Amino acid sequence: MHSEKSMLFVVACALIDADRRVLIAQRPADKNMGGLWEFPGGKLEAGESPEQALIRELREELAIDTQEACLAPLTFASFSYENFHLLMPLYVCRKWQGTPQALEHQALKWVRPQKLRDYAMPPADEPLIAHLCDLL
Ligand SMILES: Nc1nc2c([nH]c(=O)n2[C@@H]2O[C@H](COP(=O)(O)OP(=O)(O)OP(=O)(O)O)[C@@H](O)[C@H]2O)c(=O)[nH]1
Repeated sequence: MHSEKSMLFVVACALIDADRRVLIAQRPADKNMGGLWEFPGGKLEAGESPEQALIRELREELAIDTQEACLAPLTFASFSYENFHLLMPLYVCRKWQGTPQALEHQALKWVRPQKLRDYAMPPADEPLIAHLCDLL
């Protein structure tokens, strides 16, 4: 059946540290899906490639710098929310400069992939966890 839902394209990143832990970030309480834990990232701005958008988002949200060569595509989420359909590639990144800080989130947490299910995440993210467990 034809759907009138708009497609929302969001890029996200699993930062991986030397202990094979993944960084998740808690959404602000006053936002849509507030309090849930997500992978850093966001929407593309006009003219940006997905990788450029992710590098910008990581700088804005976490105050870290990385390069395109350090972003490896892992999988993607495709999920129908009530008002839009989310298409969200998930990259992994193991190399960056700086220490992640929660500039736009309530909190940050380094978590072993097998423990990600202990954290409430947006429903679109749930299928991504198995891919991270396989990788790590
Ligand atoms: N960054 C990120 N967004 C996600 C994830 N999972 C998921 O469903 N989303 C959804 O994708 C959209 C991301 O948009 P965003 O981060 O640029 O914007 P936002 O909702 O925080 O608010 P904004 O529009 O004020 O910037 C939100 O609807 C968010 O709920 C995830 O793991 N990471």
